[in-house]
Amino acid sequence: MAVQVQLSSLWLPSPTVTVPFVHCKSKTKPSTTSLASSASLSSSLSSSAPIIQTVGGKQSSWHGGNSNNSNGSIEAYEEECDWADLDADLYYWTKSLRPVQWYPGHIAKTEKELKDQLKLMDVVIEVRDARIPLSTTHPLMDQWLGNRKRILVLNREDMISMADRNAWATYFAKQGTKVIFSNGQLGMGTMKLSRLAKALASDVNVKRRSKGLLPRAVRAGIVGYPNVGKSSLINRLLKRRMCPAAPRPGVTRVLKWVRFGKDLEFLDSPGIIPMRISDQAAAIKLAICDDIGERSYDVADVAAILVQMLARIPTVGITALQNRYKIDMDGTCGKTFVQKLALHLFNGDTHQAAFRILTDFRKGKFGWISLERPPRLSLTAVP
Ligand SMILES: Nc1nc2c(ncn2[C@@H]2O[C@H](COP(=O)(O)OP(=O)(O)OP(=O)(O)O)[C@@H](O)[C@H]2O)c(=O)[nH]1
Repeated sequence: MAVQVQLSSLWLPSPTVTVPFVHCKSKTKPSTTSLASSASLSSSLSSSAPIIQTVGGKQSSWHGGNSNNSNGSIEAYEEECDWADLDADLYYWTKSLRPVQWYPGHIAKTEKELKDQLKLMDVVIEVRDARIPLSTTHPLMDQWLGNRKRILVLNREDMISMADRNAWATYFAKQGTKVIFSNGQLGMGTMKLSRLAKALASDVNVKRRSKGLLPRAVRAGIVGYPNVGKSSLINRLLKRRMCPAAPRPGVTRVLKWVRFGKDLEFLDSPGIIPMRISDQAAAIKLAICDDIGERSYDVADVAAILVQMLARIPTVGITALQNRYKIDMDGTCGKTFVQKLALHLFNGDTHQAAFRILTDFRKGKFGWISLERPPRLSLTAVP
């Protein structure tokens, strides 16, 4: 894939820096990005924010989450490289970890049923988590849907920045994909969604009338990964709590039809996730965003990786992490940071410390941050 070609030139150890920005366990992994050595890092901490150096001594060119650099400028290009750089590092950080896999019984049970029901749909609404739209793309969805009419919803729009939103809107517009940004908690985007579903499926009743049949309600199936907000969207639209929704994955366990007015019906479905997640970087992002069952991952490992990611995201950075928890991030290892936080606040309980970091991220304590940016369209196949 072209992105790999682009990255391969970056997978070089820094000629000048020896402390890699990687997960602590692995000492041999290559890293695309490294920090100043521990000594220079700690001395720089006392005076100013630490400087993240990228391969070849190039300064980090991140521009922050509020910039909108999808304009083809050098800055935009460099920012894209930084995201690709982080993705590459994430890949190596996750390699040494126990694989994250989650396929509870109710998903296995309802997956087949859902596939059968999808054949009856006039339109399918695929909901993804706006923070990680790529990692919440089911690899078999295209195969299941064929050329069925489809609407893509990026839910949790309140949890990303305007720059993130614009970047994804541009990305999907370039592909001609209809995308709606929504907020399942407050209901934003739901009316637009119902209008679009009806409009896309309007030919159903035209065909029925031409055959002398009575019109029927349009059938819209709502599908997507666990905890992305499918049930909440339906509840908001109906202004009633018709479908179970709660802040944890795997709450919806059975398929359920609900009626919206006289001409639209929704199918709420349990979150569906692949039986085997081959992309472990995606699996870690699912864990960070609470889109996968907590039993499937080690909270301390996931928090450590989140720390390393946040340290690299310019709107957060090392300084914000240090300020929030009042501990130094000496060295560059997320695991050490979690352990220090455990000693500092939780009597050495690493699990609690890790959980605090994850919860803070999920509550937006570091700002609303997307963990993915669109890949370059010309380089990467679109999922
Ligand atoms: N901040 C925010 N929270 C949301 C949004 N949409 C849903 N939520 C919350 O996310 C949690 C999960 O929502 P659900 O509607 O249960 O998600 P689901 O996709 O049906 O989950 P499964 O049952 O696992 O399939 C709930 O606590 C919702 O209140 C949103 O747009 N923004």
